[in-house]
Amino acid sequence: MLFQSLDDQEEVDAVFVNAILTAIQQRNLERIWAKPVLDRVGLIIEIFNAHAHTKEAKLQAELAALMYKKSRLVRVRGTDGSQTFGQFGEAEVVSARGRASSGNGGFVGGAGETELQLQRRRIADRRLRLLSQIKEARRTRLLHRAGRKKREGLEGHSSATIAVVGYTNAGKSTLTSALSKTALYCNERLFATLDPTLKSVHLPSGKKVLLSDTVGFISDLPIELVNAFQSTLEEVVEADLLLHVVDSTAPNIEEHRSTVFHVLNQIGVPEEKLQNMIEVWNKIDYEEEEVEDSHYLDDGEEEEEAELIDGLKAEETFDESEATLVEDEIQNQDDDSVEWLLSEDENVDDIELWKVPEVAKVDAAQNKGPHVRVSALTGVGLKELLYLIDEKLKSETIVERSDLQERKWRPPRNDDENVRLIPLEDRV
Ligand SMILES: Nc1nc2c(ncn2[C@@H]2O[C@H](COP(=O)(O)OP(=O)(O)OP(=O)(O)O)[C@@H](O)[C@H]2O)c(=O)[nH]1
Ligand SMILES: [Mg+2]
Repeated sequence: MLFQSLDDQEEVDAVFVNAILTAIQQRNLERIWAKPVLDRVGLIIEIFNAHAHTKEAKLQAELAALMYKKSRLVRVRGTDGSQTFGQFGEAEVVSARGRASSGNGGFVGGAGETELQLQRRRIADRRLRLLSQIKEARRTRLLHRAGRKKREGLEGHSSATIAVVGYTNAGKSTLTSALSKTALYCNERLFATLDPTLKSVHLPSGKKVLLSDTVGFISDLPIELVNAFQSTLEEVVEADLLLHVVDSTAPNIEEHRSTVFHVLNQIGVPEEKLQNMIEVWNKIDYEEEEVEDSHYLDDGEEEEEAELIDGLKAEETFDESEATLVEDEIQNQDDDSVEWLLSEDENVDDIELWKVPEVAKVDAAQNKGPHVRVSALTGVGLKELLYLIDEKLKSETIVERSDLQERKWRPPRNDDENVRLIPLEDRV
């Protein structure tokens, strides 16, 4: 269906399908099209990998890839034999059962099964190793954080932390950067930010806060993938206040909002913190213009698929140095890293997707924004946003001081409800 609209199939290097494919679907499509097929999760993992900069993020991205590939039948081999996809090599489809039967004429057992067990063990070993490395990297980060808090304590002040969350491409980095007047890494590419980045900002009250830019969320992610980033998302759970940046130009804004709420619920953000979250509608400067590039992965129309494939190609040529880095990374992996990955079952099609929490947690409808409308690009509304942050934090100050040891967020006291927020229009 897709190829019929393309003049020359030869020019297609790989096919991206904007859905989550089962292992069998992916294999069948690759057979029919004779091209590597990448599904939504596969693509996201590729992007995660390319954009991970710190050691912790790289480890987390590798873990996510490992967990995803564990559920795949497809083994992917680079030109040099290393595990990869697309740009460095080509995908080869192997079924453990198929191999066993082609070798022995039988259905089960034999060499195929033994190799499968070996692969499973390798994956399990690698996973444990990654988990322990992630734990170590996390420990280092926590030590740094504790050191920072201690220094601040000695200096007689402690900064509240604010995590900037939102769907991918909402403008979190641009907003964080605009607020802190520091050039963070902003980019049109999806998931430009994988590492939490702390920037200090002075509020109108003079109070200093730390803004933490975080990884973008996206809908329909397998739970394992987000679990792999748990450590990064920890910044979000522990923040004193959350800013939810929403791209007000996104066609499916409600879906983006609810995805963000689901993710926040899922990673254990306390309900009170969700209720207190500031919803910032960004890109208000962007009105009449046509959306030229498709940044969104959730519209399933064919022409968008074609655009995304273009994007995939562009990604290959876009930043060769980054690609080389990733390749080096892969080549430098230990020998027992995941070179051949096979799933244990051909019928794996039960990837666990985000589930709407059964308990009535705070959802997108309960916390209906926008609380403030801004343009991170032109600076409109930023002043109002800073005032709003100041107000929100003021109502929590007493709680925060009395609870320094535990460093857990507590709901504002009843008295605080009487603290009236100054209407935005009166503030300027
Ligand atoms: N018109 C307009 N574009 C904006 C605004 N804020 C951000 N953008 C653009 O939106 C794109 C994404 O911005 P980022 O700040 O990288 O988005 P992000 O939410 O950090 O994305 P990830 O880190 O990838 O999840 C970039 O092309 C920005 O220039 C805005 O206020 N107006
Ligand atoms: Mg970003």
